[in-house]
Amino acid sequence: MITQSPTLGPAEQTFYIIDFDSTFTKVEALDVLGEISLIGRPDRNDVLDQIKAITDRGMSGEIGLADSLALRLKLLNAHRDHLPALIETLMGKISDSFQRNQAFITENADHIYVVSSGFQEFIVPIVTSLGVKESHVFANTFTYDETGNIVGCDLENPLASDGGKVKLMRNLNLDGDVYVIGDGYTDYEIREAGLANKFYAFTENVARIKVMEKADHITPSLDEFLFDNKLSRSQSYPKSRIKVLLLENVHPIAVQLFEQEGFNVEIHKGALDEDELIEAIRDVSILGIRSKTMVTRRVLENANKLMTIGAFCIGTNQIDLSTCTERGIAVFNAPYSNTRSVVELAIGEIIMLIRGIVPKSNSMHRGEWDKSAKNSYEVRGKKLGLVGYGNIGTQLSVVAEALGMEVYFYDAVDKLALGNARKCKSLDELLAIADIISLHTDGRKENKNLISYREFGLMKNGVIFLNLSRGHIVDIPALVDAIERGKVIGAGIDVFPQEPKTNSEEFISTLRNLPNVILTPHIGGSTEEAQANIGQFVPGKLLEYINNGSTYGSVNFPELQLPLLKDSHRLLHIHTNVPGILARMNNIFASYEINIQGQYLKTNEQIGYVITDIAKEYADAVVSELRVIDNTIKFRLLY
Ligand SMILES: NC(=O)c1ccc[n+]([C@@H]2O[C@H](COP(=O)([O-])OP(=O)(O)OC[C@H]3O[C@@H](n4cnc5c(N)ncnc54)[C@H](O)[C@@H]3O)[C@@H](O)[C@H]2O)c1
Ligand SMILES: O=C(O)CC[C@@H](O)C(=O)O
Repeated sequence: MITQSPTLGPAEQTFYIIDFDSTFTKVEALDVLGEISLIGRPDRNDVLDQIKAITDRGMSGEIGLADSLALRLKLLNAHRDHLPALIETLMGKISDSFQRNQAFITENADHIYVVSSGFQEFIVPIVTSLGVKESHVFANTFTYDETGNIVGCDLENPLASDGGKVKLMRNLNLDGDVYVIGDGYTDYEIREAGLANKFYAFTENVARIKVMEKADHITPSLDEFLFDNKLSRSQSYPKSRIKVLLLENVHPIAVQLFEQEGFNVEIHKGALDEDELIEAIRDVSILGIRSKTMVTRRVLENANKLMTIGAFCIGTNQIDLSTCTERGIAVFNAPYSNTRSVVELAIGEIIMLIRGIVPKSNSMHRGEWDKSAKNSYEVRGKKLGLVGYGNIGTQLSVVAEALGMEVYFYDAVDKLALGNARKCKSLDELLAIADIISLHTDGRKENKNLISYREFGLMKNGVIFLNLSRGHIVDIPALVDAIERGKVIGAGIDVFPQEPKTNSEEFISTLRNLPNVILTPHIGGSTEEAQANIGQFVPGKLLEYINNGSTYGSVNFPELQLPLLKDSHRLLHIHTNVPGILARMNNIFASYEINIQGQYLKTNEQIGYVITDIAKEYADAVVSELRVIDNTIKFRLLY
């Protein structure tokens, strides 16, 4: 059997009746007209609020349409000259799912009608820009006085009266199935009058409970409507059905990016503990976290729909990467979006600590004036020892040299020394040389207590010590002991083995109240700039993976940067890395005489990832056979 291509047209004689305000566009056009026409009026905001309230009462069926129109037109005080600006604004406010599905509109133009109680003057240019026929637009028209002021609407038009959409639909007398898509009560009235087979309450822009209660279906986007009716659409699976869970207060840009694409997004300010996460993750496909949410094997075993995880930070030690890979879940992070922020904080703290600024500032707050140079030094000429010479270590190396410091580093792997930095052969060598030690290793398990009693013992007396990497890398009792003995005379600690889950939990630590110790709540990477960068970067990676299959930049998947999908279907197959899978896939393609338009394979130790682009028409059985190849972990189809 040949797959019914989603680009085929609708069943014959099915008509789609689409509302304009808050459905075809994201806004109510008369509200926008008010924002334009009332510019300069001192009572503008009050009047706009009144207009909005009238709109809402009308849309939820509390007042009749004729009254609602008359009241709003009076308050608007609008003129013909305001219309070009209104049209320009509305052009930028077409609902995202309508923009995405222009192909559906153009392919079905003979069957699509826009029926609105709004006005032809602004509706026609907007809807025809996406392919609706002008002759299929039914709406009111303004009336003007001799100087061009909008004074009312043509009362002969059935749409100007209560029950107007019903009257119009009776006049249209469409012969076939009729589906109505809209956000307002007047759209439901068409169905109530028996003039439509189904009413879809459209909630992408506004969700009106009274209307939703009456609907045959609630459609959070046009994609959902098209999917439900097996119509030509831009998304193989409606994104409104794909749940995104974003934890730990990720930047609002990220939320916006997912919402714009039509995903069903849920956000939480704090982290969730293991049991809470297990509960929350069951129907989640995309998870976004920062450093505090532990994504354990137990969590992953309960995450049957999970396709990808975004760490909105650098560290990924909070995620069980190996289990993710085993279960075909691609993980992405933001490897350098907050690097500079950490470096700047480290530099600032080194200067504060070596000058003893914190105790001096605290004394001043108690009214004590202690002007002295004792134990206060310049950083110039001091030896800075960096443990871990990755993105942050190297960037700090460059900035510290610019301040005249001598930089030494030790990294577990051989690294190119930047500028005049000197490489140490061992951690012990570095610890013995440095006046200031700053940790910048990653958080792998083996690094637990990398710095403990023995290591503090190797350091110079009076060393300055910083940890802005991961809490478990330092043995805290050993650090407290070193501070109390004066081995460490200043410390800057940003990360802790146990950190509060939310801002309302108390921070409990033996590091509290020690002298010349700067404690910060894991904010090395928390600057507006870094968070905004991360908020853009990580969703970009997750969306590329979901929309296109690309894994470039993934921390656990074989990396593939794929071309955009054009005129073909893309089959994405993730399998355990055992010999012969590609051959088996290609045997299936060959047996169904499928023309492969592109094929990409990459493996790592655990898994293989094969992407095959094929022509749009093929037997359903191909997909079923690919799904059941032995060792398949996940399979999905994109078009
Ligand atoms: N405080 C914060 O808010 C904040 C912000 C960003 C990053 N971080 C943390 O900072 C650390 C460094 O980040 P990055 O982007 O530079 O990471 P990176 O992966 O670029 O660099 C880490 C380096 O540490 C080295 N390394 C690992 N274990 C080592 C060991 N035992 N001895 C010596 N070298 C070792 C690695 O070889 C690598 O070169 C990470 O732990 C990250 O999670 C913290
Ligand atoms: O913002 C966070 O929660 C973590 C920041 C930092 O530790 C990182 O790994 O990037």
